[in-house]
Amino acid sequence: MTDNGSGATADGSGATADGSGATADGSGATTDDPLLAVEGLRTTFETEAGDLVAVDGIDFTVERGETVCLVGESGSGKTVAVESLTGLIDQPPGRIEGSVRFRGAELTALPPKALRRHRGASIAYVFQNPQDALNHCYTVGWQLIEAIQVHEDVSDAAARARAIDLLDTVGVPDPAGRIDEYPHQFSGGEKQRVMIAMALVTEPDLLVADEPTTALDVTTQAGILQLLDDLKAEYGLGVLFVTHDLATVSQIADRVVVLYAGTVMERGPVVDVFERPAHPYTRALLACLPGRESDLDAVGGAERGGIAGSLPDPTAPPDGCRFAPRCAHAESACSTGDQPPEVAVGDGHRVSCIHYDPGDDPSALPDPTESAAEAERSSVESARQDVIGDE
Ligand SMILES: Nc1ncnc2c1ncn2[C@@H]1O[C@H](COP(=O)(O)OP(=O)(O)OP(=O)(O)O)[C@@H](O)[C@H]1O
Ligand code: NI
Repeated sequence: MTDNGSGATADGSGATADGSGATADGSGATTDDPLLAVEGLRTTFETEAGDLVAVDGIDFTVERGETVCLVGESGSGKTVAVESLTGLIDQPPGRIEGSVRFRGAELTALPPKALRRHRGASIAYVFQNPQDALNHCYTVGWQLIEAIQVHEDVSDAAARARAIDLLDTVGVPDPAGRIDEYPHQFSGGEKQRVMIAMALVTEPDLLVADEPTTALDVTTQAGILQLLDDLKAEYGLGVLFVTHDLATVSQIADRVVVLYAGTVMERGPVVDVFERPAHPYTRALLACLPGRESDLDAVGGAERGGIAGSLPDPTAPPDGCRFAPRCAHAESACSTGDQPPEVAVGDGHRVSCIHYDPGDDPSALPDPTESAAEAERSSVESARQDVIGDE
């Protein structure tokens, strides 16, 4: 939901009187700014084993009316990334560096109290487990009404009407009848709908959902994804959606950011990334999807049920590309220096892999079976040379 995005400028037009780009509230924000812009986000935890870099300098944006999915295996830093956005990580033990701008205003510069207020009003979270977030001792209506009255000064009757309205918005059948029921009288999918209704109380502009459908069966999942999509369209919400499941990504994302070991491997419009995945990690993830098993041979390193090997130790990440130790395409150059800079392989489609130059066709990655055969041939050749040399 949006307040027309007008908060940034005095007249709500997004234009500034003197054309300087400066704004009335001095924040420097304009309506041209993305809803959310994350730059160089780095989150470190001090642990007994040393500094654990959970998120290592990632950038991404979320625009109004679009769904961006952060996807990656368990432990890749998805949750830490979204919790770092709005002060859900305690500092210390965490340390957050980088820039997080919401409608152009820098959130990391705000004192914690102001940050929490911001989070409440404009950014809402939907967590994985509605059980943990709903209180089983109170009716659903009581909890919604309380949330509404914390947010705004309205009568009990008005709050109740709004609560029924919200339950209706999120697709709870017979909301006027169900409002006085307890959470245990709701199914898993309905509870998640109630959680989304709670998130909508503050009329947020950005909805952050961390694996909100993982605990649900496939049909119920599809209903929740459809609801988020409808809310996005109806209210122009930005949605930042965290999942480890590419099938979910294909259903809901406009754009996808592929994370591995706290770094971005690849990003782009969902259709491009699914049809022409560039990074060997993305290819391997996709090849694990049902119906894409035929890709398995071409990928190497991936097998049904997952990618062989495991994530690197986050307190001692490898040099070069974080994925190189598990990558069927890795060469010695992949294991030196830093994570390669991202290069563009399509419109908004970028990959962090030394095998690509800007503008390359994402399908041009050398076939690992071919490069393995090539390596075999050249080692046989050099062995032969050695033998000949000895004669
Ligand atoms: N409070 C913390 N203290 C120390 N390390 C942490 C803390 N929170 C997360 N981590 C570490 O940060 C890394 C990223 O964890 P994160 O929970 O963000 O992964 P994820 O991608 O969300 O995984 P999942 O799919 O399992 O939810 C992991 O190595 C995790 O152990
Ligand atoms: Ni997580």
